[in-house]
Amino acid sequence: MLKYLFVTGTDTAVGKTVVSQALLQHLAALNHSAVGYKPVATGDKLTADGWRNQDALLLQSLSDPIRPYREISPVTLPGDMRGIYNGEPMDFALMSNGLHQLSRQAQTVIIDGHGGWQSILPDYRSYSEWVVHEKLPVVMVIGIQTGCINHAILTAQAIATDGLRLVGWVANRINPGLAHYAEVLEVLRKKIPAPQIGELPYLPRAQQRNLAGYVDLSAVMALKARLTA
Ligand SMILES: Nc1ncnc2c1ncn2[C@@H]1O[C@H](COP(=O)(O)OP(=O)(O)OP(=O)(O)O)[C@@H](O)[C@H]1O
Ligand SMILES: C[C@H](N)[C@H](N)CCCCCC(=O)O
Ligand SMILES: [Mg+2]
Repeated sequence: MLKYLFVTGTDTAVGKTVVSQALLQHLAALNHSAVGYKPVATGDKLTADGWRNQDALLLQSLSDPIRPYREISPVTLPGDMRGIYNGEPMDFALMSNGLHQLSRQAQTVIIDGHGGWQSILPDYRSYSEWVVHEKLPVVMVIGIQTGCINHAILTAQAIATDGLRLVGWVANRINPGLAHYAEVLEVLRKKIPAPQIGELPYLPRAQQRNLAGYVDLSAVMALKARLTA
């Protein structure tokens, strides 16, 4: 059973949350209960109930079962990121307790990352240190743009160096004007040591409602079944 998937990306704004949405919708289409989790978020909307992060609100709306916001997003940083690198200890136990609590509510937890693999948290630790602590399987989102091959290979190498398993990657066409898109995908298929489990075309916001068909976790589930057999 696929209990957890951590979604990292080649950078911030490459489509981690869009792909997390696709994964949640794909699992829902398989009648598989799945919840989204954003352990670290930047507050980008102040509401009467406090700061909210758009990613976390989206993940909450796509979760089955629906869980309270505080369970979906336990740690919120300042939205403009000013002053976040202040040495304040990050509560990895809180992040982990939240993960384990959600795993009791649904078959799968899709964990939406923050920035890229080596993004630094307020206490100067890498976010990846928590992912390593939880030994999470990783999906990498590659925002297809000039320079992404380097970022993708470096991210895959860092995940391997950290002793974690990259179970798949998703090509996300964030730059519709990239002339050599097909060639970049061909190179990535040769160089990234994990199966491609999805491909998203450039989609205007209005077409980003149901993304289930753009990802396929069957290869990941088959791998998981082999590993736990
Ligand atoms: N395939 C796509 N087609 C069109 N727009 C896209 C696509 N993928 C992502 N976007 C847009 O790019 C922006 C960044 O996407 P998203 O928020 O998923 O990135 P992210 O990696 O989660 O960013 P962050 O690091 O801030 O969490 C969003 O406005 C999203 O709608
Ligand atoms: C606020 C922004 N939109 C993202 N949600 C967070 C980006 C974290 C980047 C951290 C880093 O610079 O490595
Ligand atoms: Mg996001």
